[in-house]
Amino acid sequence: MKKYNKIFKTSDLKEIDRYTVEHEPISSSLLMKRAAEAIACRLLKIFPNNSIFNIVSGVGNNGGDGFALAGILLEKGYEVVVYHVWTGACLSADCKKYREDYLARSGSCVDVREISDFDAESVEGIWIDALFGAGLSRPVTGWCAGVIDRINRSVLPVVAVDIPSGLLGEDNAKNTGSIMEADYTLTFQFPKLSFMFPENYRYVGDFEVLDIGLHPEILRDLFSSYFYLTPDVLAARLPKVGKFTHKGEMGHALLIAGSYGMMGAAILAAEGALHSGVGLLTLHLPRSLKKIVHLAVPEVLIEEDVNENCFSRIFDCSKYRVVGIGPGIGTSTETAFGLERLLKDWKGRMLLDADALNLLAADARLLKLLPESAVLTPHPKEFERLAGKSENDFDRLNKLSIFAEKYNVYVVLKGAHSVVATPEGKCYFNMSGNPGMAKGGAGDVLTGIITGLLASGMPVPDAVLTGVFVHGMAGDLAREEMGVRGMKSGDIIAFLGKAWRKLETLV
Ligand SMILES: NC(=O)C1=CN([C@@H]2O[C@H](COP(=O)(O)OP(=O)(O)OC[C@H]3O[C@@H](n4cnc5c(N)ncnc54)[C@H](O)[C@@H]3O)[C@@H](O)[C@H]2O)[C@@H](O)CC1
Ligand SMILES: Nc1ncnc2c1ncn2[C@@H]1O[C@H](COP(=O)(O)OP(=O)(O)O)[C@@H](O)[C@H]1O
Ligand SMILES: [K+]
Repeated sequence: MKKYNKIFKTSDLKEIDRYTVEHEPISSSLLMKRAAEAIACRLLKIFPNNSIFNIVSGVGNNGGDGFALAGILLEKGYEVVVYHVWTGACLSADCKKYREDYLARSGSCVDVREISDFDAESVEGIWIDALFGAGLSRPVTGWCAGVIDRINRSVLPVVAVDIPSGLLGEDNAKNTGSIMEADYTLTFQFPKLSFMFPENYRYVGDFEVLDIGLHPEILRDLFSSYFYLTPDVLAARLPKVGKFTHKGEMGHALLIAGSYGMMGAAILAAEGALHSGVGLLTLHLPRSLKKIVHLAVPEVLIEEDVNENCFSRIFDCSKYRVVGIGPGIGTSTETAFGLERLLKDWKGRMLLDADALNLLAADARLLKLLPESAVLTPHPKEFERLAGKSENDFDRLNKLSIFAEKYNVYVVLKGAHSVVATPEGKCYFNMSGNPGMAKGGAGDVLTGIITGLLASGMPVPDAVLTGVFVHGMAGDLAREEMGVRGMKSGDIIAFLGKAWRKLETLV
């Protein structure tokens, strides 16, 4: 079975590097060249019309990447200037080698030994930031910080090599040093954990992961509790739907959604489930509101609540493989009572979203009733209600992990890189999706998708991870056609079929 890709700590890079050089017929300097070639290739695609590259190199291997890149660009006929910032007295061996190679080819190089040597104002073209990489061990202060500050004041685009200089790879929250504000970051082999946090977007910009062929054995064997989702792995884990499959095997899901004034949530969630392989879907609806839904979604079976306007009670869940509850249910006392009864009676697969989470947060006793491996899908505000305030994004991630372990549940913290925390203490970051999905109703669709997948019998973690990824993938396809502003949450549903098709054809 294909394994999920890991996010390592930046401090692990040295070991990965060492293992690769030892077990592959490749030297560290050739590995650096490979990395620089990968950067050059992407750079020239992102900026096809740029002809001047200003590379700011440090003294470590990140600086070495800068010099190796400079050599490649020079050879291709571009105008290149390297600003060699002497952040320390000693050059790494590979930095020294590529500096010498570059100078031997008469490459233009400005040695910056103090801030007055660095004039950022008269520069044209783009900046390449190869000052500090994964070896950064403390915040950048002193005159080197001045170099970063001057580039940050420049209007030219900045592309960071591996990681924006000054940014710490994991917990950056208390970093008071200077940090490069890159427009793009081209990072090697795996995204760094700090890239996942909204508060670091101003430094990282849009990032891409470049495969530089580090040794697969060390990537497999080295421990990490952080992972990121890629379509190839998810596609390989999709269960096959056999020729003789019938709707009973694809599972019967119950969705409890909607209340007076919020029936759209029920429709969006139902559509999400219906487009994600569920065999049969029953919607449990307030009595007076069922008609609207039945007309909008004829494929669903409808079960009436005794209450006219909101969810209040379920009498029998035994025929369902999963119960999804929350979108648009409101937080009335009748609904709170209904949720409590449900949690006391139902010990099977369960997903809780939106108001179901708000009700859990309002009455901590309910948390103890959650069935094993339940799935919770809060956005950051809902998570704050459940687990308390977080000091910063890194702290929130820790809280998330602790919460998932404590209550033995899967928690999807939704956002640009939604993160799925598991009861075993692992965290998986999503890589699909876009700001066009930052619209009311997008979360309801996700609830439907994951509920549908849980009904079809997929293992809980695979159902959650696949659901999160395919939701973003459908959003990306919608954006391609309609743009970030033009798309609405219903368009995620409209493109779900195409997203599934795309994923299935990767198998
Ligand atoms: N295995 C890999 O992933 C590969 C890594 N490569 C590059 O190697 C980089 C890591 O190289 P290094 O470990 O040499 O690290 P850096 O290039 O980040 O340099 C670290 C140097 O800066 C010093 N330093 C750290 N924090 C400082 C601060 N705040 N102020 C002043 N000096 C400070 C350190 O003592 C060290 O001398 C990666 O980011 C990447 O760019 C590539 O060459 C290709 C292969
Ligand atoms: N900037 C973004 N990039 C990618 N995905 C996003 C972005 N903003 C929101 N989303 C996704 O859209 C969904 C929004 O869910 P939620 O906040 O619950 O909205 P609602 O309650 O209105 O349905 C989540 O799945 C989230 O991951
Ligand atoms: K850098």
